[in-house]
Amino acid sequence: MSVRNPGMKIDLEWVSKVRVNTQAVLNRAQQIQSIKLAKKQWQAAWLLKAVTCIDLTTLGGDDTQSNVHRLCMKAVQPVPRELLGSLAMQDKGVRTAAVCVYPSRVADAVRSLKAANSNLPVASVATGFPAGQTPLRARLEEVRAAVADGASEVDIVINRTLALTGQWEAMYDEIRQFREACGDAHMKSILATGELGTFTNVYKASLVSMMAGSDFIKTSTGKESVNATYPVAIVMVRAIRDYFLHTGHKVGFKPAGGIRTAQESLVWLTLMKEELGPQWLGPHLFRLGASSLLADIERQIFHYVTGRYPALNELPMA
Ligand SMILES: O=C[C@H](O)COP(=O)(O)O
Repeated sequence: MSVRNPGMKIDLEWVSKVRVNTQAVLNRAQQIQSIKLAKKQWQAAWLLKAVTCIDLTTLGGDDTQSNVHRLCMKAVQPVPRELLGSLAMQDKGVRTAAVCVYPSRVADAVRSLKAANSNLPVASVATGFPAGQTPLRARLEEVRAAVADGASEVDIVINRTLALTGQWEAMYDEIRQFREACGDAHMKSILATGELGTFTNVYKASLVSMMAGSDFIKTSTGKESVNATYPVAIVMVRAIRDYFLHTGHKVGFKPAGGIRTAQESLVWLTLMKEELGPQWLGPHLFRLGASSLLADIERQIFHYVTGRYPALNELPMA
């Protein structure tokens, strides 16, 4: 991960001045989607880059020690060695950026990765994920417990009630407390943009989260009815750019929720490159939060290497 964002004192004047031009955002999102995507070996290289940016996620009520173990093994070796060998990438340490689980499953993930001799980061969602509607003391305790169990990244959810009622200072204070509870663990703030109503709220929530010291801002929990979208991403990455120009601190971006296809991962990488530049194109500043994206990326890499799509039994861990 990148150097941490220390945050800054809340600047309410900056927050109150925010206006977002909806039509300009929609146009830019369209434009990004119409950019020609890389083909052949360049596409394979971009897909491997996308793999290294995935927070491989399981967030189910039915998660157990064994499916978390399988997730961890997949994260450590996300693409079969033979396929990597055909791309001369077998020794390049291709792995996902992190695994992402519920707080109660952090210890399982840490144990599995340790047994596999891997230092892959474990990210935990926290603070009453996904709704965030639990008392503040419980949300803080959850962060501390996840970190004590070995999470080195914590994906907190912001308080949408405070955002929707314009209580930006109160939201800032909560996020600062979450950051303190994280200690050395890096903090990603989930805005749940599908519940924020307007692009202006999305921009303001992005800004306040960064002012409060978020290391990443993340679109969604994956549980809202609308999750990661390109227009919302344009608003968030522009806030990241403005914050960087104002403070010199680079904050990462994590789209999450509903990202399922290799093609979409290429569009997300294109968006990052076009809007924030190549510096933001690695796992230190870009993550894709996804539970099932990897399977399609693997299929496409298999197709590139062999010229055909795999039968179900050929990628059994996908
Ligand atoms: O943070 C990650 C998301 O919860 C994953 O959402 P997904 O299951 O739609 O890929």
